[in-house]
Amino acid sequence: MTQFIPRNVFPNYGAIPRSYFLGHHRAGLTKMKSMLSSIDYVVECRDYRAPVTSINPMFEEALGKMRRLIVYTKRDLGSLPKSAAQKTTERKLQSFDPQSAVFFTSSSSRQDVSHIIKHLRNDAEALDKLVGCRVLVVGMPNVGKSTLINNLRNSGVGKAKALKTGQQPGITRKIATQVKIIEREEGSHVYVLDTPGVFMPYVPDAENMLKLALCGCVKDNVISPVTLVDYLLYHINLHDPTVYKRWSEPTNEVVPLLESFARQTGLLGKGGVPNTEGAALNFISRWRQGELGRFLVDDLEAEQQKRDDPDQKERMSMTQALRATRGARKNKPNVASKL
Ligand SMILES: Nc1nc2c(ncn2[C@@H]2O[C@H](COP(=O)(O)OP(=O)(O)OP(=O)(O)O)[C@@H](O)[C@H]2O)c(=O)[nH]1
Repeated sequence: MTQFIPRNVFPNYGAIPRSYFLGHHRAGLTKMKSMLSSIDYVVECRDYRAPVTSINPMFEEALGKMRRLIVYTKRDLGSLPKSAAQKTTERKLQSFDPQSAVFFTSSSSRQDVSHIIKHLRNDAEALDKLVGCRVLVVGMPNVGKSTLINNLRNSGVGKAKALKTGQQPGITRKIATQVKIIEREEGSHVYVLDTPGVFMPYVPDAENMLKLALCGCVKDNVISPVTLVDYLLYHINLHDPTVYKRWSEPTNEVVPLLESFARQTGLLGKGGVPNTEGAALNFISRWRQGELGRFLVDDLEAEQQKRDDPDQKERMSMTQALRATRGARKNKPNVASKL
C-alpha cells in the first residue's frame, strides 16, 4: 500500500468572498461605542479553534481602552480536556495577552464559567459602585456569546437560560437587556449585556475567511460548502486522517470523499445520485460537533514568530479595513444581498 501524504498547503483560494459586514453588525458596533461610558468591563469572546483569526480588530479600536476579559469559547472543540496540547495552546494564548485576564470555556463545563464568575466577583468588588457593574459581551458572530451569558447566569445566580442561541450566526441582532449574573447583599450586582456578533468589513487573507466560515462565524450560504470541506479535509489530514475512515481511506480528493460519505449516510438526491452539497454541510456540522477531530485551524507558532518580528504589521486598523472594503465593493458583488 502506498503511503498517504497530506497536502501541506491548501491549493484552492480562488473566488472566495471576503466580506460579510451586515447592517446589524455596523449598527451594533456604533451602539456599543455609544454605551461605553456606562460600561465597566468588556468580555471579548474569541473562538478557541481560530483564536487569532477570530480577533476582530475593530473591537481593539473601539473598546481597547476598557477593562477587558478575554474568553476563548468552544474549548471542547479545539482540544482534548487536560491534554498536553491543551496546556501548550492555553499557555501560548495567555502569553499573547499578558495585560488581560484570559479564560477558556466549554459550554458543557460548569467549572470553566465558574472561574469567570469568581474573577468578576473579586475584581468588580474593587470598583465599589452602588449602582452595580455592567459588562458588555462582544465577539464575532456565532462565537458563543449568548451561550456564555446563559452559563454565567446559571453558575452565578442559579437561573435558567435567558437568551436565545443557535447554530447559525446572527441570532442576536440587537444589544439585549441586561442579565444579572452576580448578586451581592449590598446591592452592587453584576449585569451582562449580550451584543450582536460583529464581523470585519473585509478579510484580506482568503484563508482567514475560510477559517471563520468553517467555525461558523459566516452563514453557510456565503462560501461553497464543498470548498469548505476541502479546506477542512486539508486540516484533518494534517492531524488525523483516520477520523473519516468509516467513509473513506485517507484522501486529498474532496469530491470522492463526499460522494462516499453521502452514499453511506443516505444523503442522496434524485435517482440515488449523491447530494454533494448536502453531504458537505453535514460533514461540516459533524466537525462543529467535535466528531471529526479537535484541533486549531490557526498556527500559534507562526503567530508567535509574527509577533516577534518587528517588521510585520499585526492587524489592519479600522481605517485600513474600511478602505479595503471600499476597494472590495468596487470589485466584488455584495455578499449581504445573498443572505
Ligand atoms: N461545543 C460547543 N458549542 C458551543 C459552545 N458555545 C456555544 N456553542 C454553540 O455555538 C452556537 C452559537 O452560539 P451562540 O451563543 O448563539 O453564539 P452568539 O455568539 O451569541 O451568536 P450571534 O447571535 O451570531 O451573535 C450554538 O449552536 C451553541 O450551542 C461551546 O463552548 N462548545
